[in-house]
Parts: sequence; C-alpha cells; structure tokens
Amino acid sequence: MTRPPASARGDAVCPVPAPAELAGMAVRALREEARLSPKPGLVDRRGGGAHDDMDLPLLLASAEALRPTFLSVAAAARRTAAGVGLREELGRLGRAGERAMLRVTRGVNTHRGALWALGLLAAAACVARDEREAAHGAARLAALPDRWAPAAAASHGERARRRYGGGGARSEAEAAFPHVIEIALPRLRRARAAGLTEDAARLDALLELMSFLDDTCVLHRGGLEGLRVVRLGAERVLAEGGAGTDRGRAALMDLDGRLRRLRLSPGGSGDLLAAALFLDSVFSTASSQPGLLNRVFLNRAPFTLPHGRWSHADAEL
Ligand SMILES: CC(C)(COP(=O)(O)OP(=O)(O)OC[C@H]1O[C@@H](n2cnc3c(N)ncnc32)[C@H](O[C@H]2O[C@H](COP(=O)(O)OP(=O)(O)OP(=O)(O)O)[C@@H](O)[C@H]2O)[C@@H]1O)[C@@H](O)C(=O)NCCC(=O)NCCS
Ligand SMILES: Nc1ncnc2[nH]cnc12
Repeated sequence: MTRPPASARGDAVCPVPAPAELAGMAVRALREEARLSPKPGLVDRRGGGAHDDMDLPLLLASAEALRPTFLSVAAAARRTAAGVGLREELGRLGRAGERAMLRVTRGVNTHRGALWALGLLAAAACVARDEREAAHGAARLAALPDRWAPAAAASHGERARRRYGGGGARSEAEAAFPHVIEIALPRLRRARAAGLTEDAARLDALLELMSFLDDTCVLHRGGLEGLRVVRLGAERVLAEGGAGTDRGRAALMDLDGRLRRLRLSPGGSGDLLAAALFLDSVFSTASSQPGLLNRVFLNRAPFTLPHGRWSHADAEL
C-alpha cells in the first residue's frame, strides 16, 4: 500500500492519509495479520490455534467491527491537539470500540490489545512524519491521564503483571512501541530485502516478536514456563533459518504443535505484528533502515525470567 504524496490528495496541511484511509489501513493490517499462515498458536487460515473460542471468520468480523472506531479516533486526532482532552476522547472511543468488538464476537477478546495499539498509533500518525514520530506521539498519548478510565480492571494482563511483574500492552505503548519499531519492522524489511516472500517475511517478524515479548496473554495461560517455551521456540525457528527455509518451517510446525498442546497463544505478538503492518503501510517510504536488530536496546528478559540460564533443551515441556 503506497501512500500518495500530500499534493496528490489535495491535502497541504496534514501529509498523512485522511481518517477513512487510516481506518482502512488499520482494518487491513488486522485482517492481514489474521490471515497470515501458519502462525504458531494463533488463529489463522487453518483454524483457531491455541484458542477454542476463535477462528478466522471471527477475527475478520472483529477487525471490521473496529473500523468506525479507528475512523472516529483518526478524526478526533485531526481536529484536536494532543493533550488530556484528546486522551480522554480516545479512551471513550476505545472503550466503546471494545464493546462493539465484544458484541460481534459474543464476548471473546479478539482484538483488545490491537485496538489499543492501533488506536493510539492511528491518532498519532495524523501529525507524524514517520513511524518513529508516530510511536513517540502514541507514547505521549498513552501516558496522559484519563479521568474516565475505570479503576484497576481485573484484566488478564493486570493479573499477569501482578503475579509475574514485567510489562504489557500499556508499557509497550508508553515506551513508544519498541518491539514494533526496533524488532518487527527491521526484521520485516531485512527479510524482504533478502528476497523472502511477503508471507515468510511477516512470519519471521512475528517470530522475532515472540522471541522478545513479555506477552501477558502467554503469561496468563502458561506462566513464566509458558513464556519461556514461546520465546525459545520462536528463537529456534529463526536459528534454523526462519519461515522461508525447509528446516525453519519444520521447526515452526513443531512449535505450533507444542503451543496448541499447551494452549499457549502469543496474542500480544499477533497484535504488535498488526501494528507493524499498519505503520509499514502508512509510512511506506519510512526513514527507518532495515538495520541490525538492536538486541541491547531491548533487554530480552527484563524482569523475573532467568534468561541467562535458559537453553533450548530447557524449553521442552
Ligand atoms: C491498556 C489496555 C490494552 C488494557 O490492558 P490490560 O493489560 O490491562 O488488559 P488485557 O485485557 O489483558 O489486554 C491487553 C492485551 O494486549 C495484548 N498484549 C499482551 N501482552 C502485550 C505486550 N507485551 N505488548 C503489547 N500487547 C500485549 C494481548 O492481546 C492479545 O491477547 C488477546 C487474548 O487475551 P486474553 O483476554 O487474555 O484472552 P484469552 O487468553 O484467550 O482468554 P481465555 O480464553 O483464557 O479466557 C488476544 O486476542 C490478543 O489481542 C492482551 O490481551 C487497554 O485495553 C485499555 O486500557 N483500553 C482503554 C481504552 C483506551 O484508552 N483506548 C485508547 C486507544 S483507542
Ligand atoms: N491471530 C490471532 N490469534 C489469536 N489472537 C490474536 N490477537 C491478535 N491476533 C491474533
């Protein structure tokens, strides 16, 4: 999806897509992430992965149900300067969007994390020149107070954070989406530059995310041991050559089987892959280089995980 220059759209003020176009890009990113196959443990064309309450049609319907929310979010960000007023409006729109999603999915949390990430990024993209600026704008919005946010929701993410520490969807946003900017997008672009198919490049970006992320969806379902299985399993697929090679593909299918058996879903990584696809489509002439992965910038084991002592053999459950 190439972004036409501002002049071609007759828009000299805001050199980014109009709200309807941004909303379309957000929905498309969600749909493309959902369809991408085979994803370890996640819903894809083959079925529900580690989920017994989701499938591809549900994810596609959920993505479509969020279109009006993305549209309202982008429109609000266009007419309102970034500040507490906009943050509170985004909170109101985001909560209404969650309700719309839950109505369509009959109560299944398909895209709560994705709505949070893409909603903030869509709002920030309205005044950003590139993906890094958008991520920083989103971080500033995420950190602002929202008077109307319900106090301490007992979400799965909140429970996982209380039990294990570490980050989650909120910290990822407040830190300017480091896993999207420093991990997923560089991997995606390096893989494309190396001649991989688009699907293999996207799968490798997902695996890279899985190997780094403190995914509260995984922690909620499998604790620290589950997180270790996901991270080391993804790392192993990449070490075998990634999704574009026979050995990497075999390791990926092996990991998929293990995650299904253990009911481990890397849903946070799925959300962040969608966020990367969104930014990639909005800022397709991005300045960010397909450079080396910044493994120092992102500490792979930022909290209680004894990363230094792990080995691939340990990951067998
Ligand atoms: C800030 C909010 C996102 C709320 O966050 P919180 O952590 O309190 O709430 P959760 O409901 O747990 O949702 C967070 C979702 O974010 C994804 N995620 C997890 N880890 C990370 C991470 N490190 N970085 C980024 N994103 C992450 C993850 O989403 C996936 O998991 C979904 C399924 O999860 P779960 O509900 O646990 O479902 P199951 O395991 O399937 O349940 P059972 O079957 O076992 O019952 C999956 O679909 C993925 O989407 C987390 O779930 C935010 O919601 C908020 O505060 N919103 C307010 C509105 C607002 O201000 N909006 C502004 C922008 S519009
Ligand atoms: N493909 C997917 N399967 C399950 N949960 C998800 N959350 C975001 N994408 C997902």
